[in-house]
Amino acid sequence: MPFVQIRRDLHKIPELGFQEYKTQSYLLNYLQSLPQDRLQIKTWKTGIFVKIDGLNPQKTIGYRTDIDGLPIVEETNLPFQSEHPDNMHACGHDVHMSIALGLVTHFVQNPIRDNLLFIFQPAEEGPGGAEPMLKSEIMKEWKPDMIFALHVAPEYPVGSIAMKEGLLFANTSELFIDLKGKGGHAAYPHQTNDMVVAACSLVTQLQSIVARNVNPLDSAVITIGKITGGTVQNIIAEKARLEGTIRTLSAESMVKVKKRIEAIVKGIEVGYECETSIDYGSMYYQVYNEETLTREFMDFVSENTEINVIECEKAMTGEDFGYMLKEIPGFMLWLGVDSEFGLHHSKLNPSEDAIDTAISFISRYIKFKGNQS
Ligand SMILES: CC(=O)N[C@@H](CCC[C@H](N)C(=O)O)C(=O)O
Repeated sequence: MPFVQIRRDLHKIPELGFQEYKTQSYLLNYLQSLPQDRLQIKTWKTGIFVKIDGLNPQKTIGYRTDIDGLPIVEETNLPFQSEHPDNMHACGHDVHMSIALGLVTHFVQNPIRDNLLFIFQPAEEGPGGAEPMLKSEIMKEWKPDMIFALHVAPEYPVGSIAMKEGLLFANTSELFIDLKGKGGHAAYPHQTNDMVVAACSLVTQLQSIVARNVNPLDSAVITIGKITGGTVQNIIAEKARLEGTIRTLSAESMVKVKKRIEAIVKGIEVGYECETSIDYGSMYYQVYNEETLTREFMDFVSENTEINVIECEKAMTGEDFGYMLKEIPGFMLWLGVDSEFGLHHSKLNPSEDAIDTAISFISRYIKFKGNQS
């Protein structure tokens, strides 16, 4: 099972967005070991575009995988655990890459009528590689007529996929808030403006936005994933920083949520006599599955493979693949990998059986689609 071994090799070397140097080099070594007669390989930053020339091309089918890891300390105790102590492939991009390499290998050996474009995209977890890759000269030259991608889904069993037509994933925006007050001695709070207290109050107030300002029939999430502040236990903190993410199903709610965040932060500024600043970091466009291609894919997989096709709900996950789907018709699907621990968990352990399963049913679909007029 070479693609399982490939997944394990990649699992050992998770790298953060736009730092995927070892990953890129591993992928290139593998791609260069394949027969080169129909293969064109171009690097873009730490990503790679791979084109397989069709026999008599009428169109180009695109397939995208992400390649970055997350800043999580792995706790799986697997024999192929991450060798980068602070990073982990905790979102399954190692599985995504090995499936993509399996597909490239298959179609290098079994070319079809149409061209195929495989995109190995950096920085999906942030700050976002899809949008700049889409705008690159290589993409302009090799732009596919349709595109699709998958994401591992720990909650579904191997042998199943889940997807839906239309909106699948939310609009996202990162959120960074800095607070600066007056530090001082822990025993003299009246002479200071304590930014730990301000930050705690702010986190609590932010939660009221989803509860009180967003239409209950719409959906939004504000998650603060990290708080830093202060220096030592007996000094009142001069600075604090909140790092989080906003998710909304509609673009209008994103605007509204941001307005409310700004108002609440202003209130903190006045109430705690401090300076504040807000930075929204990177934003991802929603993932919207084009209806006709999605339905055709779901029907093809149900009728021609053993895969169980589940019609799922939309999720508040973000994916910068949404930018590609904004420009190019296509879809994204969840691939069942059956892990007790979920995405972004230090014990995520996707079943490797999903790798060959995915290579098999996706290559069948690409063969069908790549011979269709
Ligand atoms: C599939 C997945 O888990 N994607 C990430 C994307 C994060 C984008 C950005 N860094 C943010 O946090 O807004 C997710 O957390 O959904």
